[in-house]
Amino acid sequence: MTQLTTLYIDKESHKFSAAHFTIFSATERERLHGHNYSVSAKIVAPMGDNGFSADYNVYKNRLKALCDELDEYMLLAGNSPYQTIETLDDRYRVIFAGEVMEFLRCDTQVLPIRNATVEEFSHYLLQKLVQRSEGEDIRELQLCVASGPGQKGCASWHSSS
Ligand SMILES: Nc1nc2c(c(=O)[nH]1)N=C([C@H](O)[C@H](O)COP(=O)(O)OP(=O)(O)OP(=O)(O)O)CN2
Repeated sequence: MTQLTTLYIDKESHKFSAAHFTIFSATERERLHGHNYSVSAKIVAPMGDNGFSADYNVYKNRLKALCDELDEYMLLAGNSPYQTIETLDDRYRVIFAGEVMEFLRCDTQVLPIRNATVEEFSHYLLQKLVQRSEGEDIRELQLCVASGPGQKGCASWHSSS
């Protein structure tokens, strides 16, 4: 029977600083603010006869790259049911509950997520990690995003094979 093993990666360097606001309803949101988000992952893979499963340096590098891609941006939810985002020359114009906010495009990323929450960030980053791990014999991936100590959201993927 194939022996599976679980690798956990939870490194101090896997973090990104970002601004955001969480939308709670069609009329309520929190104020714009930021966090130092941290990212961790669990990888379940088969163990080979040489007592080795998956090179966790490969996954460390992938997680660091994913963090770097979001670091020092204003993160907007591009699929929110409650806000609209117009693309202007050098700015995004965000309309929420009658309010208008503008952000420089060079400072901002519009992500394919419904809300700027740890749970949506975890699903977004997990899908990218799954894509970048295609073709490798990974049985399960879990990726967690924490907005501060003691609060995080996690997303999981299981191999269909
Ligand atoms: N399910 C979720 N609920 C909330 C989220 C979220 O992402 N998913 N996010 C928020 C707010 O962004 C809020 O900023 C949370 O951060 P906060 O708790 O204020 O952060 P701190 O690091 O300051 O935590 P402290 O406990 O105050 O130290 C709300 N809900």
